Amino acid sequence: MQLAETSHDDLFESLATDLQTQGYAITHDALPLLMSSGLLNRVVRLQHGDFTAAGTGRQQQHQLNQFVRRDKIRWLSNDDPAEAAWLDYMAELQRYMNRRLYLGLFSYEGHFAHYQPGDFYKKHMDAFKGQANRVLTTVLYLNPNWEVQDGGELVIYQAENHEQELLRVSPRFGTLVTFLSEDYPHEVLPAKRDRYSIAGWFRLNSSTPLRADPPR
Ligand SMILES: O=C(O)CCC(=O)C(=O)O
Ligand SMILES: [Fe+2]
Repeated sequence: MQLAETSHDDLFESLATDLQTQGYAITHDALPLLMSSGLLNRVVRLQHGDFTAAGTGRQQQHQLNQFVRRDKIRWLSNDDPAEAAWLDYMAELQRYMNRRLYLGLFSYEGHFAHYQPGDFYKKHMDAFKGQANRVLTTVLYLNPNWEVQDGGELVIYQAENHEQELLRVSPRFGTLVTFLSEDYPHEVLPAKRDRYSIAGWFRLNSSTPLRADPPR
C-alpha cells in the first residue's frame, strides 16, 4: 500500500539520519497503531509460563544471571500474526538501512521481555567490538499510561565515556530506541509496574563454510 510505505519511509529515514549523525535514535509513536496495539494484545495475553529466564551467555549459570538481569523473555516467531507483522517491519527496516547506510545487516532476532516490579538489567553491552555480529539494537516499549514515577528507565551511557550517562528513556508505549550495539553501554532500572518490551538485534552474517550462522 503506497501510503503505508511512505509513512514507514519517513520513520526509517529519520532513524537512518540519527544513526548516521549520532549513533542512536529515540522515536515516539514509532509504529502504525494497529501494529503496536496488536503486539500489546499479544504480550498481555501470554501467560507467565510462556516466558523463560533470560541468559547472559550461552553457558552461564542461572544463579550468576540473576545478579545481572531478572527479566523473562520469549523469542518472537512468525507463528503469531502480531509477531509476524513486527518481524516483517524489521525486515523492511533492515533493507532500508542496508540501502541507506550500507550496514550489511543480515538477520534480525527479537524477543518479548517482561520485567516484573523490581526486576532490572545491569549495565552491559549487547556486543563487543571485533568479535561481535550484533550491530544494531532495537527496543520497542509496550506500556500504556507509563508515568515517570513508575521508573524502569533505560539508561544509555556515552559511547566515548562509558561512565557518563547520555540519556534516560521511559518505556512508554510506542517508543522505539535504536543504537549501535557495539558503542553504547546501557542498563534497565527497576520499575514499580510490570514492564513489557521487545528487544531485538540486527546481525551481520558470521557464517563460515564450517559453521552455519545460527539465528541466536
Ligand atoms: O528493555 C530495555 O530497555 C533494554 C533491554 C536490553 O538492554 C537488552 O535486552 O539487552
Ligand atoms: Fe541490552
